[in-house]
Amino acid sequence: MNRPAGPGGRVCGPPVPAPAHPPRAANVSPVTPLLDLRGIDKSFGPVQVLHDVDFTARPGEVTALVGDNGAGKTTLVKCIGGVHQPDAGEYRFEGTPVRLGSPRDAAGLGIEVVHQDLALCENLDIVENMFLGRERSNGLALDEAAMEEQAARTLAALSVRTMGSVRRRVSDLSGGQRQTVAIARAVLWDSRVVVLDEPAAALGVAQTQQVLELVRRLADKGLAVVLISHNMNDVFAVSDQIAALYLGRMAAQVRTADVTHRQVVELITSGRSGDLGLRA
Ligand SMILES: Nc1ncnc2c1ncn2[C@@H]1O[C@H](COP(=O)(O)OP(=O)(O)OP(=O)(O)O)[C@@H](O)[C@H]1O
Repeated sequence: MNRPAGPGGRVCGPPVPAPAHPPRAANVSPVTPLLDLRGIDKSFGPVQVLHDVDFTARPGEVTALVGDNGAGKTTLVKCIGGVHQPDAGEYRFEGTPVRLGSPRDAAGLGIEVVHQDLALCENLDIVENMFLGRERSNGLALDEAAMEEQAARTLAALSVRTMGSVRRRVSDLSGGQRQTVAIARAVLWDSRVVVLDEPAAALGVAQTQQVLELVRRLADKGLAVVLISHNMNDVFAVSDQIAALYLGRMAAQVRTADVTHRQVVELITSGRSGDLGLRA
């Protein structure tokens, strides 16, 4: 199969142009949501999947997005990431209404989504994967030294010390290390919002712990992190807020410290929690 290659002739999926980031707002209140979605509807043909959904994500916080299978988490994330366009509602980024026509538009704002399949290329090394489709060139040739240095710096900034050489092939990495490479790739581009779809789904106990620590560090660095998870222990371990979808409606978005496991399970399974007095 012939696939388009990056400037260096690397072959693995289509190249993605480097996003042009807009100037950052200088004095935004730390409590102002970076992402603020209001009244989002999304249908596929006659089937309405999202109904009047409100969702916010703030810088410096992990917002867990929870819900049963089919609740609409992926659909909402695809709206956040510019894959789907909402049929109705408002999407504000840093307080400004935006309309994202594609994932490229989202990347241009600094919104990166790490999908469950990670989209890594087994045959390439860590540096090649982190820069895939956005390679840095030095005239006609790839600037390998600069990419290697930036990849190593990004991993070091995330306090990742268990990776070994950045020239290891992805096929030689563990599941947790692969997840780490995918996350590091997402934050390499000055990202403001990182959405992680079940980053610990296939990991053992120790690797889950490492990935959750990494998720926390991303938020502590000031990113708005959105974490999709079915695992309540992970959600309570790492999140500041929990947004619970039930049958395509936002049952509640609450501060993690204000709810119990049982209340969140109730929100997920029935769309309401008697104790919270909330109803989807
Ligand atoms: N492109 C599409 N066309 C038609 N229906 C769709 C499409 N994408 C999603 N759906 C439907 O929307 C509903 C929500 O799906 P979605 O994948 O967003 O849920 P989810 O909460 O991510 O579920 P899971 O936890 O199982 O991944 C499902 O009933 C699904 O079948």
